[in-house]
Amino acid sequence: MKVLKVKNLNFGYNGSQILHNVSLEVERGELVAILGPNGAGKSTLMKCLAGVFKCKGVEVFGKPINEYSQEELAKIIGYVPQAIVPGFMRVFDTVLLGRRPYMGLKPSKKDIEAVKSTLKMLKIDHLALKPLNKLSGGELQKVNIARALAQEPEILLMDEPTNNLDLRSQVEVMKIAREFVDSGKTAVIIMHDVNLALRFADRFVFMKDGRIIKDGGRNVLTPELFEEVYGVRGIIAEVQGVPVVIPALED
Ligand SMILES: Nc1ncnc2c1ncn2[C@@H]1O[C@H](COP(=O)(O)OP(=O)(O)OP(=O)(O)O)[C@@H](O)[C@H]1O
Repeated sequence: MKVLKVKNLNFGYNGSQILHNVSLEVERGELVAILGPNGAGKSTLMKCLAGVFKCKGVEVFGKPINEYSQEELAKIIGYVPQAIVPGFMRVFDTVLLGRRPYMGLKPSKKDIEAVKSTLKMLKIDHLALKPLNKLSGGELQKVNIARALAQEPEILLMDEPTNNLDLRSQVEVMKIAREFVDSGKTAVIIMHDVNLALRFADRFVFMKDGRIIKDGGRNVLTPELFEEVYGVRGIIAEVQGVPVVIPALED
């Protein structure tokens, strides 16, 4: 079943076009990694998928995204943007914001439990009462992810969620995304770490200059593709059945 569909999407800012004829279909149960160099248009595409920008040509569960109310969409899509501004709000209250689409005036027992279990899952329950502006970059990133997961969405869209995280936390976040997807849901994740993506994702969408250059499984990765997308030739090896890419150094 197609949960997300983008057809011939063109989008830009202030008259300058960024996305060129982008088409993408995402099935239920897929973990899709979007990869590509800085400025390729990855975040812009994700904002179109998340409904941050009102774009024509984006469908969620077969319905144009612009026909959903904000509240309806918030129950379906959990979006983790690249950065949140850390204010004085505490971790618990920030994650509780993810429950907003379900809440009346006051949070229910279920809302409180959802926040508690999400904090525990991300191993940040000990930070519950800390204000955001007293967290490390990695802790803040986890709060950002927890808020989206507390929304109990069908689709998780994350923009570089492993940024700022140490190796252990990177693996934890990717495992959480994997479990989310294996429970029949769907995730699209922007990543710069190709090897982390290769370890956890099912599908790889490579973007450059606002276009999708390649879209497919692990088999799409070749030294030529690496060169075309990043301008650096890649050496591809295999470790424990998973391809690993290292950049070739010029001499
Ligand atoms: N709000 C905006 N207004 C004008 N131009 C923008 C805006 N946001 C992004 N851009 C431009 O759109 C292009 C694509 O940016 P985008 O953030 O989508 O790239 P990206 O692939 O996510 O990059 P990165 O890997 O560096 O995060 C860039 O040239 C950027 O300068």
